[in-house]
Amino acid sequence: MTTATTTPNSAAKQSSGAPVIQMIGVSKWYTPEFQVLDACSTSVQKGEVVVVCGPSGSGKSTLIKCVNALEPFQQGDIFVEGVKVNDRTTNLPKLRSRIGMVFQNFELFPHLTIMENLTLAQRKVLKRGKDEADAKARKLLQRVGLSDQAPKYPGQLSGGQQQRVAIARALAMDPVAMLFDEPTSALDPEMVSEVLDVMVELAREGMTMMVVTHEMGFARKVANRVIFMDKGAIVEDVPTEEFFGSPRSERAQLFLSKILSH
Ligand SMILES: Nc1ncnc2c1ncn2[C@@H]1O[C@H](COP(=O)(O)OP(=O)(O)OP(=O)(O)O)[C@@H](O)[C@H]1O
Repeated sequence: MTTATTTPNSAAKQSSGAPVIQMIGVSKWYTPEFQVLDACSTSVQKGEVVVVCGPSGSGKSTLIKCVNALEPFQQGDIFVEGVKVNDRTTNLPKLRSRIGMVFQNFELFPHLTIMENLTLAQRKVLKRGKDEADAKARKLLQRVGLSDQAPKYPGQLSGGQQQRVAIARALAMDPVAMLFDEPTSALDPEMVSEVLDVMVELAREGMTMMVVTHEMGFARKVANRVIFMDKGAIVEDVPTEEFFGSPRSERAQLFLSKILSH
């Protein structure tokens, strides 16, 4: 792993044109009485890293799961590279292969080896041949520092190693963007940095990322923007410097002081 410098990636600043991800007025109800997302709008440009934070239950996970249609929503629109997510004709497997997703609990297939975890979707969805899929998997395992783990099963790896495999598995699909849903919150403290290092490197290389996290050090280091959610709404969507400089909402200020005092 290369050591990260301390300036946010500049790829986004150079980008122009259509956003990779665009959300327009997205509202979602889990039940008629419970609205979880309230008219959320934002967009993520190519190469941008956007951190999504906010109190527990504010809708962060739900918001990013809507992007790759893991959660349906009732109002508004989401476009990924101009393709409407919430359209009945959208090819969902294809869409999901374009957007890598990394979950809190890794979600690796426990009965498959690490190598098989990395090659299954490449072969089934992208129709890559065995040699090509294996070569891609090996290259990515090397990149996340796990070359020697290929024949093992997920249960034989530490949490930090499993999460790095999960990131490699998502990258194997050559995604246009990566979504991370609290990728370090299930890890023992000593394993957090090995996963964050991989994410920092990815950000530096210009990957478009939406990251739900409470890791404010990560946000400061690589995020171009911070979104703060509260009660299902996006109440802050500002450049990182501005967020840490003077959060405008009282709740964001309270959240920050709580998180940073831990
Ligand atoms: N499938 C579901 N059915 C009903 N309610 C749900 C469902 N999933 C989540 N919720 C509720 O929706 C709200 C938002 O959940 P979500 O997981 O999106 O929040 P979050 O901001 O990511 O929270 P956390 O930081 O605790 O993970 C919470 O009140 C949660 O209990």
